[in-house]
Amino acid sequence: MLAVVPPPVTVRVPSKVNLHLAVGDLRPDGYHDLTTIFQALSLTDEVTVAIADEPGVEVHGEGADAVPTGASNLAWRAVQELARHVGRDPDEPKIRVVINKGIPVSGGMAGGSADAAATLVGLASLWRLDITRDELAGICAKLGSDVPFTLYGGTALGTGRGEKLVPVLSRHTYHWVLAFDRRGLSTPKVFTELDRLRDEGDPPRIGAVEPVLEALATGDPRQLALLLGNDLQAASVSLRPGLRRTLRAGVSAGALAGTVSGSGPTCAFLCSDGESALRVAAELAGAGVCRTVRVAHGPVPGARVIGGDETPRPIPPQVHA
Ligand SMILES: C[C@](O)(CO)[C@H](O)COP(=O)(O)OP(=O)(O)OC[C@H]1O[C@@H](n2ccc(N)nc2=O)[C@H](O)[C@@H]1O
Ligand SMILES: Nc1ncnc2c1ncn2[C@@H]1O[C@H](COP(=O)(O)OP(=O)(O)OP(=O)(O)O)[C@@H](O)[C@H]1O
Repeated sequence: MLAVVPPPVTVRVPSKVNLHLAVGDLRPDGYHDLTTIFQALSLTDEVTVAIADEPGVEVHGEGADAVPTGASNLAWRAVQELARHVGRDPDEPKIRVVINKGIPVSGGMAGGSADAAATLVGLASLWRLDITRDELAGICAKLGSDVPFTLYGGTALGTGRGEKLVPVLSRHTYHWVLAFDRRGLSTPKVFTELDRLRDEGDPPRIGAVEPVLEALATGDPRQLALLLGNDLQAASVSLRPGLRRTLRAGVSAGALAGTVSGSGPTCAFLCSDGESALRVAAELAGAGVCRTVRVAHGPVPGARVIGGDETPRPIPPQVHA
């Protein structure tokens, strides 16, 4: 009798911006305690998982050349971790993962993390696993600090390494402009640079998180704009001084405020509405301060299977500069 092979499953997964990112001191395990507010943005990756005789990872789209396709790809680590969790052989998963990237690589927007979360959701469906989101979140946390948030999406308060999440009431759709830099920044290097800056002097730390939660509850982007803050910004700007110009250019173009997204180097600009975001994006693109400009909105849902009337984005051809 022929075994029926289940059809491939495609998952859409958001990027993130940190509206508030307070970084504590270096812990003995090499991580820093964080108090952060994540917002999931409509700039997404799409990940398709399929049963295949030729297992492995394929990467297409934004920055694909810089992404490993072997065992160090976070999506492949997710395949192995889930296989282990459900008692399958982690070294023989007959799975092919095709990643269609929209999220910039090493951009501070949780791109690799998003692919890992999407892979877990896709495989849970492909393997017809009886597994809850919370159980998947436990596996996400083993893969990286940002992975659990990209599973849940929305707006959330993160503590611990960033993996302990509580949903946050957010009443409004916020409109963003994102400026991608020409090269990425390594997350561990940015944390190390912050430790160095703190050893040398005492760079100012951002304020308390409560006012940001209050601003989110009112839904007024102007109020939120006044409170955007990121302790890692000084470190990313120290490593990439050109970001100062980008941040200034976004505000001059009419954004309410700008911030470095997570560990950078992507700069995220909060705008008053969708039309304003389009105007800011056009002006910023003309300013020559960054590689690519995109508009996005948030909050959006976390990793979810695309089905029915939602067709996957076509895989763009590889373009080599
Ligand atoms: C900067 C943020 O994007 C903010 O959301 C995250 O904190 C980074 O999350 P991530 O990329 O998933 O990071 P992980 O893969 O967990 O860790 C990569 C490295 O970043 C540093 N790291 C990360 C998270 C954290 N709370 N403290 C850290 O010091 C550590 O050097 C760690 O070895
Ligand atoms: N699926 C993946 N997509 C992108 N990068 C990946 C992936 N798997 C492994 N990597 C590697 O992980 C590193 C970080 O890439 P990523 O795009 O996740 O950075 P990031 O968005 O700055 O992360 P974060 O915001 O979570 O700190 C890069 O060196 C990249 O080569």
